[in-house]
Amino acid sequence: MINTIQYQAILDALEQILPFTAPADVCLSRLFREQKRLGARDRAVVAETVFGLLRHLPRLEWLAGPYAGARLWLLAYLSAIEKRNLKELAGIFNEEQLALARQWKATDWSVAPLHVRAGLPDWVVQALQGQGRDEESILRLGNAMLASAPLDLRVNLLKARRDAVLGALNDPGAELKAEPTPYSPWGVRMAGKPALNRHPLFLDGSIEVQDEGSQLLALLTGARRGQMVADFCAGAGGKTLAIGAMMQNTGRLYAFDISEKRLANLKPRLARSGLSNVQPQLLASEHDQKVKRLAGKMDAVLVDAPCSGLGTLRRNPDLKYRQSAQSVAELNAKQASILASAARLVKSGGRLVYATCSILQSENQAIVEALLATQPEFTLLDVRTLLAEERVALDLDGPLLQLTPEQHGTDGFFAAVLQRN
Ligand SMILES: C[S@@+](CC[C@H](N)C(=O)[O-])C[C@H]1O[C@@H](n2cnc3c(N)ncnc32)[C@H](O)[C@@H]1O
Repeated sequence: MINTIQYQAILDALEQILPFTAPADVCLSRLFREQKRLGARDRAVVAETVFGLLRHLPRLEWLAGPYAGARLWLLAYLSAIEKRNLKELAGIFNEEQLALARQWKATDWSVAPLHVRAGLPDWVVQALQGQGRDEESILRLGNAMLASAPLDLRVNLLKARRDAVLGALNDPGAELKAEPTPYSPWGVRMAGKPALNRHPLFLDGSIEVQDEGSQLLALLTGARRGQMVADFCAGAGGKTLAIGAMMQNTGRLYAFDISEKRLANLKPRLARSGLSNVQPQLLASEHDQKVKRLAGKMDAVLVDAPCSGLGTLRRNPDLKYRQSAQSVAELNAKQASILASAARLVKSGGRLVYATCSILQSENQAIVEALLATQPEFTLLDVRTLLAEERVALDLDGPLLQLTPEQHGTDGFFAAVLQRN
């Protein structure tokens, strides 16, 4: 049951989010800071409803019209998707609106176009069809992307063992439930979404929040003690921290990025992690002199490229509207340029890992194929062999890592591993 305070806050939030000029989670945090009268329960209802609506927006647009606006889309969401009792809605919607809700409740989705049934933008469905996905597989992927993502943690092996962390988290007094993730040797999956940012294991750096798929991308660098490694698009360092722990805090790990703000966010995480082998370095661009000076010196380079993020729709459903075919084309040019530049860092025999959280081949295979075509000194390694070496049992169809929520329970990720001969 949504009360009038929550209802008004939902509409306020949608008003800020629906122009899609800023990420939905940023808009929502700002609203919660401004509207102090909202308690924890109100905030939970508002966030759940707003994110639910954003997940299903392609369906709501089809039902209520592309310009229906926040109020009618909310009504369509509550009636057609959530199947709320109309009596419950009577307090907040008028008679005319309730008549629409009655119709929408009985929607026959089978007559809707594929992209509506899949809950995806039409241009994404067209791209997926272009890369050989049939209707059934698009529906499976789209529907898996409509769920909310689980909360995964990575255990920092410098500070704790996974079984000890599981034991502490599952302590009956703690009211938490945790289990090992199926693939990552460091992963823990929580039941529900408990806030862990004040948990002693978080504060002492034993755990970090990180999707299991992200952990596997770091694992593919094969980083070892004493090596020279670069995380080329380190951002706030999710994968940097995992790689640093793989190197057991020895050797040297460069964390490059062009965003000062993101690198600043890496600092407190580094402090908690206990790592002292990481060197954050701000780049002006992928062609920065700092990169040139390190040419041919790295045992491994990870390029976790800026991408559409379409693999993370469970967490960021607004990306369906914040990305477009044109923005992806612009990203493709950037991705190719970053990969070509980062490739120069790799020494003979060293590894180059190209990764994204996208499900589009234009951001994934196409970028890797272009590099292989222009730089024949690189060859593609088989990810299945590399994962087996790390004792990760994961069924894959080919030499590339492609993770999807419907198959693996992770976000959508891609990785290819190349070696300089
Ligand atoms: C997918 S995010 C990285 C996420 C990060 N690796 C993690 O695990 O938390 C991509 C990053 O690439 C950075 N980036 C964008 N253009 C870049 C460039 N030309 N050179 C290096 N980094 C770049 C962005 O600032 C962003 O932090």
